[in-house]
Amino acid sequence: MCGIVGVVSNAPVNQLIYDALLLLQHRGQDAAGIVTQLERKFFMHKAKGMVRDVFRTRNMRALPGTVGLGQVRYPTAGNAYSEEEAQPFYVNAPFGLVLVHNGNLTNAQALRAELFTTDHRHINTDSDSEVLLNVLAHELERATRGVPLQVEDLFRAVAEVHKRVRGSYAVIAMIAGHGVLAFRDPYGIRPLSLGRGKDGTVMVASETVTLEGTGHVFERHVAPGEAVFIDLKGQVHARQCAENARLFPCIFEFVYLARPDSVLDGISVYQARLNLGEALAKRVVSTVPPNEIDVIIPIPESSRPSATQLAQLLGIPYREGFVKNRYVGRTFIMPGQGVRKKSVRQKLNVIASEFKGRNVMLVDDSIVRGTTSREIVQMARDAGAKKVYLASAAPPVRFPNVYGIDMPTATELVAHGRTVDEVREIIGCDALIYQEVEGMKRAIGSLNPKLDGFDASCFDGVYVTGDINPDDIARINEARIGQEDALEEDTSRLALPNAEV
Ligand SMILES: O=P(O)(O)OC[C@H]1O[C@H](OP(=O)(O)OP(=O)(O)O)[C@H](O)[C@@H]1O
Ligand SMILES: NC(=O)CC[C@H](N)C(=O)O
Ligand SMILES: [Mg+2]
Repeated sequence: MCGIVGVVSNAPVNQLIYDALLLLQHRGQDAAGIVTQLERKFFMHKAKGMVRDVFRTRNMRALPGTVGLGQVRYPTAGNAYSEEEAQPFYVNAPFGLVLVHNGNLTNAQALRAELFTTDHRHINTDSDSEVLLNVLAHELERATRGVPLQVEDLFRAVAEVHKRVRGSYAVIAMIAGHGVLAFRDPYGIRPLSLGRGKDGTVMVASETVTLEGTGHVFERHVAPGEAVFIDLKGQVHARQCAENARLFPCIFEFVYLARPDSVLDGISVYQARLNLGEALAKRVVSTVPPNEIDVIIPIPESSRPSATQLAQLLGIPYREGFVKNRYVGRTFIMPGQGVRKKSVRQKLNVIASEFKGRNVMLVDDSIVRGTTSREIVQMARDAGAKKVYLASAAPPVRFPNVYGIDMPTATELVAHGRTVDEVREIIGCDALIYQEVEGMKRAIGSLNPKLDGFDASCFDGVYVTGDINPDDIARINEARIGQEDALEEDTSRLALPNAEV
């Protein structure tokens, strides 16, 4: 998952965008970038690494201007290694355009070919976001050729982007000399919200925590298929640009990706996780008698709200049995299985007294590859636990994700093609309790009846854009498997993404 932000202000925006990116760091740890604009000139700095490592004082000083964009990247297409694939991306025509993207295109390969043969545009990286930028540039060129830019032209261009581009995309683009354009795909798979500061600054960002944390008041979510243009005076123009827009946000945002203090599409992520804990309690009761559980222990960080609620409903003590090293990032969004595995041990350590001689129930938000669960179950046993039960606030992850979560191959998913008992055996716990798919959808969906549904493809195998076939998945898989292999070979990339600092 990437985090994106765009700002139009009357004051310099470099520090503001930096602060916003720090509030989005949980969405991408691999690369970061900022672009600002002063008198039609763009100033950009982007590199691999976490926000604090990428931007030094000298880089910040070289980002003047009162309008700008930023991005933190978690690669889901192209090359996780490539510095060039850090965002923002730039093209010089029409006007001068820069773009940041959160999501994943499912027809990037076909578009890349089409851009070259028909639109005569060259894409120089493997990134799908560069493809997206060039489609937008081409459509904007067609809408405005030879005449000054009108807001209507922007909306027409976005409508054409919706027709050509498949997959998930929350986008913020800056058009030199004009302003900032933000839009979401017609299913609203990836989140985007808009807020305003007291001084008239307008901010668009992936999560509401970014607005609040930088002193802006949340105004509204950008609707699926909608485009919002903020001109240089801070005036907001909006238009529904998709023919059949419907709201199907990614359910994994609520399970794991987003911060709990954010509200996405009218749903508090924290409340969603509490509700998941409540639904999980019913599942636990039917599997392990509560009087056989001495203590409930969350796997920090993301499972805490669900675990608290579970413990309260079952009337079992909630204890912190694992301490998290706050200097290790999120392991799931690290590229490469070797790095992820090593990082779990570096990240979590036990408080042995909470385990010794007890029947413990560990709670995690989700079990994907099983990397975390296998390690922590063993750690609990090593610390002297009598029985180790594991509960997951999400259902088994059985299907690849093609919309911007890095789980491209079914075979890497511990629950793919396995029964719950087979998974339990692999993880090594005494009982394994999963949430049910419908229970999960009800628990979160009940918080906003206006939703049309969810993209829950990694849980139910239903791809909301309707155009995903096994060939697409196989093709995406192939590209990503090559990547993972390359990462495994590189032993220099150890657990701490910013270790060299
Ligand atoms: O089954 P796996 O492949 O191990 O993936 C699932 C785990 O990864 C995530 O934790 P992560 O460390 O990324 O972040 P967190 O600190 O927010 O929980 C998630 O919360 C699970 O703990
Ligand atoms: N997680 C994301 O949103 C990734 C954006 C884009 N697909 C990339 O890989 O850079
Ligand atoms: Mg976790």
